[in-house]
Amino acid sequence: MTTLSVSGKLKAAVLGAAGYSGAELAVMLSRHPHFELSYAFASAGRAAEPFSKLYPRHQAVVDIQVEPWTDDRAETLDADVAFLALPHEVSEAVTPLLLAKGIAVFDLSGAFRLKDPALYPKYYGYEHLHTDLLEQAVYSLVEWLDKPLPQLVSVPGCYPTACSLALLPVLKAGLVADGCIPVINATSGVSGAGRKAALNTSFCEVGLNAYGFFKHRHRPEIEQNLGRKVVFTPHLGNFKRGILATSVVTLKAGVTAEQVKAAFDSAYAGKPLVRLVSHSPNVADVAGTPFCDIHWQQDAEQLVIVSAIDNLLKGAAAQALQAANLKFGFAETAGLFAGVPNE
Ligand SMILES: NC(=O)C1=CN([C@@H]2O[C@H](COP(=O)(O)OP(=O)(O)OC[C@H]3O[C@@H](n4cnc5c(N)ncnc54)[C@H](OP(=O)(O)O)[C@@H]3O)[C@@H](O)[C@H]2O)C=CC1
Ligand SMILES: CC(=O)N[C@@H](CCC(=O)OP(=O)(O)O)C(=O)O
Repeated sequence: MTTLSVSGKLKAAVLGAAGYSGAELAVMLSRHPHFELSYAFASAGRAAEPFSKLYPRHQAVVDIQVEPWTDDRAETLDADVAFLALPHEVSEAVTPLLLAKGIAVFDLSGAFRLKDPALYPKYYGYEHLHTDLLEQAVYSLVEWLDKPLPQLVSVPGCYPTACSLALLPVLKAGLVADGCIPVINATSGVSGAGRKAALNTSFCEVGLNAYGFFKHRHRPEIEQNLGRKVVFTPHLGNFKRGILATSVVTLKAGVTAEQVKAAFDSAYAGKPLVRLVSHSPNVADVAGTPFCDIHWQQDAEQLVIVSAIDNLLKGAAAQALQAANLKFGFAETAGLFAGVPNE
């Protein structure tokens, strides 16, 4: 049941609001026409402090108090919707508490993305304890949704968003050769690793390197989306935000340029956040925006598709809010252009 705030808006809580993707949500929600930012939480280890103390560029704009989260807060939370920008295992533990209170949950972590629980120990390093919720959760790659969003919504990962949006049009149109294993190389900016300091993601340490060969947790997520095996190699680059993904497939013999164009055009007609562009996409053009830019080049049976997103926006916060807009019947893009990047 939804209970409107005095302003007539739905009441939203952000858990993990001190982190990069939670902060983006806090900023967008604070200016949203239909949601009100009613609560912002960080970990229990923090003292309460204003959001603008954590992100000074928002002083006098987003001054909500960021409170320490403890699970007993779920009992008294007067919210319609909660956005969880938390570590995976924390999300998994908090979600049932919020669902029990009738709150709609949009989880930005990987806690509910994979349908097969057996993949969690292998790719996430822990045993999933709420397999019933894996079944209930709907994965919200909005442009490809084929069912209504329930109370628990699992927001896609950043790399899977970039390459699934690129590859699904030609796969769904049946243009990709049987047995073809798409090869995906994708580079993320350092904000992809979150705000917490670590030596290997410290800005001065980062150049450009591949990592996570064959075992990255986004591999099974991408395979679940595409319905086939992939070779996925993530890279870390020395820029703050954005993902550039280059996806390569072999097409069926005789597939024409017109067929490929028709597949992309029909997949994304009327989809406001996917831009089919005639130039090679650049992270600089999507950073700070909720867009995914897609471009392709074909040489006979070889097809290279390049896609670019902001990992914190279309890859996380904006995609979560896009799904929430959809669930509650608001315009898909409502409030999505209100964020100011935390540069
Ligand atoms: N960064 C990205 O590009 C993307 C991230 N995601 C996912 O979103 C989630 C958040 O990522 P990101 O924003 O990068 O992470 P950050 O590390 O920047 O932020 C994590 C937030 O979670 C809070 N937190 C940590 N542990 C707890 C706890 N036990 N109880 C309550 N709060 C806690 C932290 O609080 P405190 O600051 O007090 O420690 C912080 O506010 C992750 O699951 C990530 O996988 C999804 C897509 C893209
Ligand atoms: C650069 C970097 O470290 N990126 C992260 C992925 C970003 C993220 O948080 O992943 P989700 O989309 O699954 O939430 C990583 O490779 O683990």
